[in-house]
Amino acid sequence: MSTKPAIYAVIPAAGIGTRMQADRPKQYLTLAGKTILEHTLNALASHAAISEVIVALHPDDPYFTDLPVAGSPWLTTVTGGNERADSVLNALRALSDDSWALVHDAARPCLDHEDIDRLLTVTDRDDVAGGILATPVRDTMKRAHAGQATVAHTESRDDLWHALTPQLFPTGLLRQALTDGLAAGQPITDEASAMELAGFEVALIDANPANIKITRPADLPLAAFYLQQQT
Ligand SMILES: Nc1ccn([C@@H]2O[C@H](COP(=O)(O)OP(=O)(O)OP(=O)(O)O)[C@@H](O)[C@H]2O)c(=O)n1
Ligand SMILES: C[C@](O)(CO)[C@H](O)COP(=O)(O)O
Repeated sequence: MSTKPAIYAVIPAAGIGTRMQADRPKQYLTLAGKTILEHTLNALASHAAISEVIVALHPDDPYFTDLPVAGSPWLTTVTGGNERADSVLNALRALSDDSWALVHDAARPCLDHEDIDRLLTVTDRDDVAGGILATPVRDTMKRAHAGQATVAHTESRDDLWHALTPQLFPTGLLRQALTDGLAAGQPITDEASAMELAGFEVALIDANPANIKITRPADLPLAAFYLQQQT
């Protein structure tokens, strides 16, 4: 009888939230009674398939240890890096090769269990190495003239998707792909970018658009609304 490999949640939470322009990194802003990071941790830790959660924190983070969740037995912290990909790689170094890493932005607190369930189906597929949550592009897409706010042309939106997180891959493959991609100086803005560069097939799993990334102040009331809908 074969046993299922362990699934570890990896949360890059070492960003400083430049675009949010708040008095602290956005993952420590409070929404619906909890910090954004606590909502994210709860969404992952409460899922039965996830064994443990690894959080990458900024080296000078003064906030995390004050959270009630700090010190939980299912939680490990590591030090993050200069870019998101460096933070993820530091967390992956704490995991065994034969596990799966489910990487999810701290800044996406509105994740629901149905989406995690749909993503986990990729572990049973032979046609892909892993997969990501994503939403099909809905608006008309414009390509601007380089560095300008004028339209060069309209791009076809056929087969265009927004990449969300979580993104789920075998830990050993993802660690190697990120290491190689970073060493080659490639832009690695998500885990799938590294896996694509390494030649792997990645599944797109149609996701709930409520799983927004909180980036700018205008995203906060929308995320608060989605969190209230979940309760
Ligand atoms: N060196 C970094 C940079 C980002 N992140 C994390 O990656 C996720 C997505 O990044 P983003 O939304 O860009 O967050 P920030 O980098 O904090 O925001 P900004 O780009 O506006 O500074 C966030 O959970 C952020 O904490 C990280 O762990 N390590
Ligand atoms: C990983 C990601 O959430 C996919 O949409 C996104 O790329 C991370 O945000 P960033 O602003 O690119 O760091």
